[in-house]
Amino acid sequence: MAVYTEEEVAKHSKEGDLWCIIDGRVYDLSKFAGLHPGGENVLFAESVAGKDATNVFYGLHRAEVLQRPQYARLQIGTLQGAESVIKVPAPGDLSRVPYGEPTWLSSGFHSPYYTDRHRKFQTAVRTFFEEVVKPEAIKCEENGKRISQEVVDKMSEVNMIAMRLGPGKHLQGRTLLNGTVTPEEFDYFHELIINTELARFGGRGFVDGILAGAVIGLPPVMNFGSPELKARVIPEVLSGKKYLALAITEAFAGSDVSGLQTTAVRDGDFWVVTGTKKWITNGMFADYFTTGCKTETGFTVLLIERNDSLSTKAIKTSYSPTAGTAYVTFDKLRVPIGNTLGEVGNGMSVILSNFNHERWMLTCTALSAQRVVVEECLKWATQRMVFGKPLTSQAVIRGKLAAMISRVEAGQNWLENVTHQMNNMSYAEMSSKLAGPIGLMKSFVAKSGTEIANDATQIFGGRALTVTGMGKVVENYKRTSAFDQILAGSEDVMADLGVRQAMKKMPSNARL
Ligand code: HEM
Repeated sequence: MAVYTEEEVAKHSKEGDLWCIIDGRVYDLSKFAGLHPGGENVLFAESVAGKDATNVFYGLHRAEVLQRPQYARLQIGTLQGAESVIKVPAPGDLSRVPYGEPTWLSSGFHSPYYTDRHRKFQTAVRTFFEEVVKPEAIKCEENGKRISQEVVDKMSEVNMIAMRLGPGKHLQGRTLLNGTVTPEEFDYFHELIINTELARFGGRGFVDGILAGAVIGLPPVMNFGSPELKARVIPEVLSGKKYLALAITEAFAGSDVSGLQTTAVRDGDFWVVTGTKKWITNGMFADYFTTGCKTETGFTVLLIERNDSLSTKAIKTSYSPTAGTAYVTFDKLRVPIGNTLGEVGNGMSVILSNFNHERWMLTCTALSAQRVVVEECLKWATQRMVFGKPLTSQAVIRGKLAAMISRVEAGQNWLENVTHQMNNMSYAEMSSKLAGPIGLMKSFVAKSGTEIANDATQIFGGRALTVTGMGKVVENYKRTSAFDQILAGSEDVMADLGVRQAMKKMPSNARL
């Protein structure tokens, strides 16, 4: 690339011949000026045309703008004697912003939970997500389309879909992320790492669009399906050839599962299912639905395959349609008896056994998104100048940052402690001991999310109200943080569950 002096650049400062300098690089904006989303005339300002526009540029654009190929090619050279100082992280890089990473990934800090193998795995997962999934996440979040088969195939090639289901038998014999971790050593911290990395792209709809339905809907098949059903369905879903959704909630009943109205009536070797389901994540593109039904002797869970008697209609939610949220209708749909999951009438225990893992997963992704918001705020408050000083010079802004950081760090430490328990408890112990703590933790992290969203919105001001531009991550988070409050059990119900579980365990002879 050519090297120019400041004097040479200064000669190009008029319509049809317009250059400027941004971060030691020289850009020719002559043809682009008329197409500039911020208007043409701002580029002819005396402080911009033919000058070093670095500060004004970064005050108005995210660094990623200059990485987009259509804008990167406007660069014609570099400035003599100048070096590019603004660093955009390469795929796999760790953030250098304080609190941009949990302590275990921060230089000079220690953790009792993670080994160097976890660190190696984290680097591989981040690189994979940033190279393969992030471009898709940005596209899908914007255009609302479902995740492409091409990206799903790439995820299944490295067994990412299988790893999202956590440690267990389903990993046996698989090569995980090119051998970065063995099936035997894969633990809940590996899964936590995956959940953390996939929630870093600033789009809540895509976090669910990246096959969350299978993560919450396949375990009942794995744990309660017949051997034939498992042999057929599990490989199809883990290889990304078929999609699966969990279909429990209805317009009639949400967290109060006992109020469900979808019925399954026995007819010979079939169930005949009639009813509707609402808010079904990935339902728009699911081939299978793990469905809660009312049967004669109680609640029963069936694996229902999409056919002509099943229809799905998109529900417009406040996050991106890439999540595939659906209203599902079963119209006298015939389901083979062999698709029953667990015992007839014992569906409640099938569903309950799933909840801890789902709530834990949601806590992981919620916290990760919150950490990204904290990083956005730290960067913005440092670079944004108001009345000649950075935003961080205001005590009220520092107070907000302190509160945000504290909430994320508190949540992270709690999550890591619970994850450590999961690694060291049997399934039965997890069920009896962790439902309460996980409920309380999810409730706390969701509530923190609302507070973080509010503080971040104040810090970003008007920028937090636009879907594109500087505040787009904060805007998305503010608009969608309620999903973390509601999905997998609403905030207040979770808090109450935690306390009720504690009360059950209160010793009868405890006195002040
Ligand atoms: C290589 C040079 C530039 C490129 C590729 C570029 C590109 C863009 C893009 C894509 C946007 C839409 C918002 C976004 O996606 O962030 C935008 C908005 C804008 N740009 Fe530029 N721009 C350049 C230089 C400049 C410069 C030097 C100025 C200096 C005044 C400027 C002022 C603005 C303004 C005022 C907006 C509207 C911001 C808003 O709505 O908040 N741009 N630009």
